[in-house]
Amino acid sequence: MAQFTELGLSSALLESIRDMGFEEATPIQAQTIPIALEGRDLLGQAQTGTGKTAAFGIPLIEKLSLDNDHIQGIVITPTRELAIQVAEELNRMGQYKKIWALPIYGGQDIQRQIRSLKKRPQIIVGTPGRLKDHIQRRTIRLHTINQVVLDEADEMLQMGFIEDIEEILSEIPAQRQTLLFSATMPKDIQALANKFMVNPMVVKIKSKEATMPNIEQHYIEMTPAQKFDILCNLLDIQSPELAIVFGRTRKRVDEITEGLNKRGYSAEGIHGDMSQARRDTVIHRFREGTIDIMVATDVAARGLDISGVTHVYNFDIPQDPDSYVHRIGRTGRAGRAGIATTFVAFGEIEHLRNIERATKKKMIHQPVPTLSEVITGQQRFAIEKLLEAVEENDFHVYVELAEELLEHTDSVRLLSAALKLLTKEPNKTPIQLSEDPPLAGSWKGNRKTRKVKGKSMTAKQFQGKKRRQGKKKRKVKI
Ligand SMILES: Nc1ncnc2c1ncn2[C@@H]1O[C@H](COP(=O)(O)OP(=O)(O)OP(=O)(O)O)[C@@H](O)[C@H]1O
Ligand SMILES: [Mg+2]
Repeated sequence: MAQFTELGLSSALLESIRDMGFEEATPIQAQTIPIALEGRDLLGQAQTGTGKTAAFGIPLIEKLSLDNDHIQGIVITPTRELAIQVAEELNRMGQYKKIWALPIYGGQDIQRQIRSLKKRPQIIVGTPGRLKDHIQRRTIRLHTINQVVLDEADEMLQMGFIEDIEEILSEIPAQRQTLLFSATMPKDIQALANKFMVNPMVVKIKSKEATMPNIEQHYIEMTPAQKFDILCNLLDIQSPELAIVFGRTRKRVDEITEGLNKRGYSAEGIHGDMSQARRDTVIHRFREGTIDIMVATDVAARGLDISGVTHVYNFDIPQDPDSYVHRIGRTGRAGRAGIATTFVAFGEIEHLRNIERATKKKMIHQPVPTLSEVITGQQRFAIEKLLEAVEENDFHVYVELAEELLEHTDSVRLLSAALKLLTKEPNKTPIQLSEDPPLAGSWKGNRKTRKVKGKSMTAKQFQGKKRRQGKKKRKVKI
């Protein structure tokens, strides 16, 4: 760990870093900040939740000139929520230097954005589509920009934003600095880097595994029909502070959310088919803890930093290992602990092994939770709530009542009855989800040959096909 004071930063930056509660620089910050300050192009890779935002944000802000009021920096992110979050973090880091970072994303009133742009932000943080829109309208001009950051560049390639990004980058003067950050760097990133960066330094924080060691990783095998009940059972056993449940499709997310609400959980869904206003509300309510379960497609898999997310459930197994790494990385951030549980339909086990091989981490096999575990879990939760209330010591109005009650009943009987009332009984409201076939391309039984669209294939042919498919962009809309 390095001290921020050793990294050659101005007092304005050091002061805001202190305000944010950062004591020491994380490894990716310690290694990339000095290089970025020199103006070099850079590819930065480090695990989820290890502070990559500040690793590019600090030098970005440090190098801004207050002498001119043009846009000098641009950060491109794959999702709208991430654009908002990154802009907020940059604004916190730039508060004493008086830097303003403006988020620009689709789904928000464009006229309002144009009015904000006239107020001269030094940095814009945006999603590719909306940025391109502003560039075409000439409401954003890129010729004054000298610093570019691509956050989660590999995801932007996956989502098929490559042309948009190329178009944006081609309008930015060549004498710029370009930084590219992600927890995962697939090979095709290199092509993008070669095309748009000049002799980039590669900084990769070495780790044995692709995932963070402070995330406990489990998997449970089950039939698709068992999934929903098992999710509810786990929620009852584990009582997460905040949890994210990932579903494969938008429809799936809607159905899981509805089912959870019917069973009395406070859950809301988020996916790409919802209005931006709704998406913003859901994120806001989740950050505040008004709801404690967010059901999401992969739209929430990247970059989101929400403190208090103690559990991630992969209701549907992720499409590929990188998606797994990012999804479970929504917990276990900034050194905190987290638990990730992946649901595996029986035909999907080979897919899970694939993920394990790629992440170099074995997941712990967990049996299907039992009803008695659910009851014990809920009892424990009731006791915790009770002890917390004792700690808070805010029940004077009840003391007299309690004394009165104790005159007629002994304390053990009384407390037992109170605990029974506090313990939530499992809710068995029947919930039927639409059928969602196990992940296409998973091995079934026989490891030598398998059926893909009715045709038998050998393992080698299958791997070749998968590799070719892997180069294509994602098929499922998130
Ligand atoms: N030096 C630091 N000390 C303490 N906390 C930090 C430090 N740097 C960043 N953080 C905090 O760590 C959390 C994770 O940071 P950040 O979102 O930048 O991670 P990331 O590496 O970009 O992860 P992801 O790959 O998921 O996008 C944030 O809450 C951030 O405020
Ligand atoms: Mg990030």
